[in-house]
Amino acid sequence: MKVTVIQMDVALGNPEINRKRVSELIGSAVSGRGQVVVLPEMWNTGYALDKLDVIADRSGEPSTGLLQSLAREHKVDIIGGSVSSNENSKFFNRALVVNSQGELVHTYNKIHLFRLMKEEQYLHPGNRNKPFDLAGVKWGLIICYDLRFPELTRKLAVDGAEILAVPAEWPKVRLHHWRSLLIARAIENQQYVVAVNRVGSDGKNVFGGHSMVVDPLGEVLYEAGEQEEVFTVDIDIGKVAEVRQAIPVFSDRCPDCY
Ligand SMILES: O=C(O)CCC(=O)C(=O)O
Repeated sequence: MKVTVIQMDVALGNPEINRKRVSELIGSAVSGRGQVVVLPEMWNTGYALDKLDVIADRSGEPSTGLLQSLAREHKVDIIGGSVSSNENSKFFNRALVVNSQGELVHTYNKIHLFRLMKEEQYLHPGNRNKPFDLAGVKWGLIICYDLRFPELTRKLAVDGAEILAVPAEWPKVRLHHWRSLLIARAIENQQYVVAVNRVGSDGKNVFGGHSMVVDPLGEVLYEAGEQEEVFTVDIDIGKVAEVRQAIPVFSDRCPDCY
């Protein structure tokens, strides 16, 4: 399976520019190559949280419709990172996943809201997260700060996830945590990790890029720099079962003992 990561800048508070950019990037980078494409966190608005009542999606639109038509047009599955979405005046940081037939196959509202960027003052947290099927593979998806809560990723792996997608707007100042935690989640759960960070700045934070794909042994298969970049990595999903058989962490764990 080929996974294409779109590491992009996000125009603060300007969903029109961001939708245009996402359309261009998906169109030019992946047209006709039959891949899973992954976008970063909050790519429609960035962290313009005080303007969400005007600029956020309403019930996932127009972002869902846009991703559905791009998926159909380019015949790609899209893990559409996350968008700010207004549900009856409650705002969520919501992940959207559409398959190549244009069907919305998964949504997830970010559970752990990040106080350092005031998310908890503007957004409502999600309260559930389950794996989903895409391109014949079982995926888990967490958003940015969720990465610091290993019990969430472990539960997704126990429930069957073989690959973890991590859309993010992770500040450059904590890149060391980003890299270390992504590699740790891959090693401890013996799964691929596909992590997509944005680049650029929103005036308050500089975002670090370094999107990466990590294999189930914790080897970094590709790591981007700190500029916009689109890259594709070949994933051998059979390696998940191989590693889980070689080091049987999932049979040896003892949740009742701790
Ligand atoms: O945990 C971190 O250091 C970054 C988290 C973050 O930026 C977010 O969740 O948006």
